[in-house]
Amino acid sequence: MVFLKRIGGRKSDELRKITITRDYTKYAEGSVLIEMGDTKVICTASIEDKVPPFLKNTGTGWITAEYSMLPRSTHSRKVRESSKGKIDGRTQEIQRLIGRALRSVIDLKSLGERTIWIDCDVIQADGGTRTASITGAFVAMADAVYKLYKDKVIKTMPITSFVSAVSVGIVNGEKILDLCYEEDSNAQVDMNIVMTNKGEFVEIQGTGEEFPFTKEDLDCLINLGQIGNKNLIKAQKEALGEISKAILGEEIEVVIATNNAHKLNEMRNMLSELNIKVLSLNDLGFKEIKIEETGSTFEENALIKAREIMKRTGKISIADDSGLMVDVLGGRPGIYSARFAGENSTDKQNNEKLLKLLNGYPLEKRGARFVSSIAVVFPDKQEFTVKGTCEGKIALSPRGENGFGYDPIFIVDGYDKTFGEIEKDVKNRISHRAKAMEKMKLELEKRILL
Ligand SMILES: O=c1nc[nH]c2c1ncn2[C@H]1C[C@H](O)[C@@H](COP(=O)(O)OP(=O)(O)OP(=O)(O)O)O1
Ligand SMILES: [Mg+2]
Repeated sequence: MVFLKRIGGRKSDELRKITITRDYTKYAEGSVLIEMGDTKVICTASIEDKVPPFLKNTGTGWITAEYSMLPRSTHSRKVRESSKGKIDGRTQEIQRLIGRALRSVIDLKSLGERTIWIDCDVIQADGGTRTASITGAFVAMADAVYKLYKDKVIKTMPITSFVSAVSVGIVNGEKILDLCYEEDSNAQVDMNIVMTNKGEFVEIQGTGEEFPFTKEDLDCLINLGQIGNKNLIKAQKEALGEISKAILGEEIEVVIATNNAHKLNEMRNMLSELNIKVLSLNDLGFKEIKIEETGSTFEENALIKAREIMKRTGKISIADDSGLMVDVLGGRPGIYSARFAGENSTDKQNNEKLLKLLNGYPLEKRGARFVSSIAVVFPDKQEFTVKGTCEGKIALSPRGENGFGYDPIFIVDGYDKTFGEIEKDVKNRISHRAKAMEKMKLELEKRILL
């Protein structure tokens, strides 16, 4: 057997470099550029609110695909099919294959009476354009369908599995994965394998171009196809990030990284209208996790807490670091608010210490603000922080039973009441934490399309 060195020095079971860029163009509901080595395909998914005649009034949706190659996607210019006035057999076959592959992983009933148009346009061809089209089109379709779900146009996510496709073949007697053009044109056996994330097969197209092949050859090629598709689906999941869970109908979970039950309640409350599952450390079996707040700002401390909890739970982690800044104390107690009267001090001790320090100051000199920094850390280590503040004054003595911490001695601007006296729903609309959480939700939405 002649062992050929593969182009680019790839191993026989190695894919080319995969790049999946979402939101590649601006108008389509789903738009993806997929690059498999030098093969580049733009895949878009467009939603139309009608179905072909044979599905009218059935409540069932449809997915259809078109495929084409740009004139200079190939070595020499290929005449546009539109100029020829008809599409050739190869194009016909490929677009049907793409349509079948995508329809196999979607429940058309829950899609409702609408059509998803998939357009795959090859801008550069170096082998495997139909398989790259399927892999890219799935991501575009997932984005488009998720938008319908997010906009509450459909009630459930209709996608049942991921689907991807890869070519395998026998070249110079060697079985290889993901053939580039040159390998493909020398192949004795050429096969396209379409699979789901559950390891099921959707389609296998295989031809002994020059020689017949054996059952052993076939098994070996299928194994290569499994390896390839597994890695392609991994790339699709990475490209889709957190929304890949929602696409599969799995709930997005976040954990609130705090030991403070009051904070937890407030944050749960503020997240309640989002379509996510909010977990506490307790829910995950963690009791009193001690995390040293060694940062010198609220942001740093919030990040320290969120990073640590993400590391331990593997889930999207949200932490708040907050405190009270009093003007005449130069911003103290600030990040030391929880330990103002010493390590493990109680809220009551902290309040007493603060009132003592402000003894003799009239109300107009007791200006203060609450600050909350919220950090979010994702399993892929992406992270961000946001901040909210709430202006007020320190009361002359504690008032009210609501809330926690410094609430009984904080008179919030615009009200004659302390946070201890104010209704919890009002505090949760106007507080520092409420403001930070509003910003946080906007950022979160950008990343996980809630
Ligand atoms: O809305 C509030 N109403 C009253 N007091 C508040 C508020 N927000 C923060 N605070 C005070 C409480 C604590 O003295 C310090 C936060 O310290 P901070 O380290 O962020 O929280 P923590 O130790 O209670 O819980 P954890 O770190 O586990 O999230 O600021
Ligand atoms: Mg703390």
